[in-house]
Amino acid sequence: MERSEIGLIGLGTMGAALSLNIAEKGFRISVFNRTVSKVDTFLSDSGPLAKRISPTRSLEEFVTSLKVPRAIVLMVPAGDPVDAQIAALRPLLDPDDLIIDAGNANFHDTNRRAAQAVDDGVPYLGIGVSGGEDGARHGPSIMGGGDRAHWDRVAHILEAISARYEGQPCATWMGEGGAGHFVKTVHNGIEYADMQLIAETYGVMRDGMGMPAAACADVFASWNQGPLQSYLVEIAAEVSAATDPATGAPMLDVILDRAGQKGTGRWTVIESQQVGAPVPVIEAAVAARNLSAALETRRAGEALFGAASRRLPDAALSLDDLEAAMIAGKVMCYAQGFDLLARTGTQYGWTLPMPEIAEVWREGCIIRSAMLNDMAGALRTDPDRNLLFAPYFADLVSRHHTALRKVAATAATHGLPVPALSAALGYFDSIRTARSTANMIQAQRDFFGAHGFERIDAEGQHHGPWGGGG
Ligand SMILES: NC(=O)C1=CN([C@@H]2O[C@H](COP(=O)(O)OP(=O)(O)OC[C@H]3O[C@@H](n4cnc5c(N)ncnc54)[C@H](OP(=O)(O)O)[C@@H]3O)[C@@H](O)[C@H]2O)C=CC1
Ligand SMILES: O=C(CO)[C@H](O)[C@H](O)COP(=O)(O)O
Repeated sequence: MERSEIGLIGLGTMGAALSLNIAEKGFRISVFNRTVSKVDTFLSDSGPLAKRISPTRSLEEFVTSLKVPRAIVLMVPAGDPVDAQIAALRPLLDPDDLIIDAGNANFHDTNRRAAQAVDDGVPYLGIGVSGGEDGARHGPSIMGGGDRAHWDRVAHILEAISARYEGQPCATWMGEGGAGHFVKTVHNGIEYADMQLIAETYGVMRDGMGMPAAACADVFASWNQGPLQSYLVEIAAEVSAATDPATGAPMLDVILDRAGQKGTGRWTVIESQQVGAPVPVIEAAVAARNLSAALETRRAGEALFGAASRRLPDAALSLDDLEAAMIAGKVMCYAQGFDLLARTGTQYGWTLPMPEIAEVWREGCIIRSAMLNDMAGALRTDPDRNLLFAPYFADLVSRHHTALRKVAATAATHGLPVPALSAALGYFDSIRTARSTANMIQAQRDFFGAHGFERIDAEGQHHGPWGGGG
């Protein structure tokens, strides 16, 4: 049988879609899955693409079916399954066979695996793939990491299957080791925040303005024609318009308000704390997911304290206010995400390609949006500048922060929780406060720990007249 150019292990949601995409682009692919029966199901569902797919039923058969040097994509859950799969594969491989982890790995794991691969003298790549099932099937955004020469070996396949923005493939090498998975992690952190901002504006419309889901759908659809044009706003309109086949009720109204998560948002926040690059909008989004999961606590809280009125007086807020607040919140969130990317790179010895990151997110991925093209432009002009200070975004925020304040304040007055919008406002107000209140913190640190402080009128470290060390 003809040997395959590439192999893939893990025919779940992403792996199956990615395999079909690879086959559709003209590459012969071998596939294997832990539950072997799924290989046959996958093949029989592959239609005409089956002619380019080699089904295999053991790891040995899988490895033998590949052209050498081999290239093998893993699409299995992050963590132990990846280590176990690598351990099972390596003894069957030749030294120059390439393993590519395309799942949502923690980039620290990828750094470790890449270092181990260097020690063992074997090739290894960690690539972030975004776009969900549809993206994997028809064109995801791909963020590569690992040795550049190993990336170059498979770049022609990854570029062929990736999304395109004005003809340019959305597949880019980000740097050594875990760089690709780190960029994907921050992508997901931003994704959490984007989704939380959308959920909060939905909450203001639903609970504050008494709007039914169908009316929210119309609003999201109209926002998707303007500066907020994005995949997530587009699907917010779609899910708001959907009807539950079982009850005939709006689909959103029958979905439990408890959101799942797999860890990438949390990893983004942890890393931001490690490098001291604050991402408060993303933090608020991760915390909100955690609070969403604490359903029993929230029910007990409502029983104990009573529900807030939440309903806004007529004309307290307009839909234009909400749209403007979302625009400001979104800029703040992306400014934080890109700032984290810029600052973390140096920590790990990467020179992350800032404009290219924005470019690779313009198509295929979950956070794709019109604004990312402007972000790419701003980062191309100055990759190190916080996006808030880029003229285009400074102007956007200048025109919209009043609405952000109005929405956050009005929501607070009426007990509507908007933690991400509020975090965006707090970030904005902090960024534009030249003299903050950290002088109080420094005074207290010096009081109880003799940590010293700088003065506004003299160089060096100083102590206060309180004795210190108490
Ligand atoms: N779903 C999404 O939108 C996206 C997911 N990802 C990432 O892609 C990866 C795969 O996700 P997804 O396709 O959604 O997951 P699924 O749960 O749909 O599929 C998981 C696949 O991994 C296999 N698998 C599970 N555990 C093991 C193991 N211990 N050893 C070997 N194989 C195993 C499963 O095999 P079996 O059939 O035997 O259970 C199955 O083929 C994850 O890292 C995920 O975070 C990335 C981007 C988007
Ligand atoms: O990577 C993705 C999208 O970009 C995956 O869908 C991921 O599972 C989303 O994260 P979470 O499950 O934590 O919401």
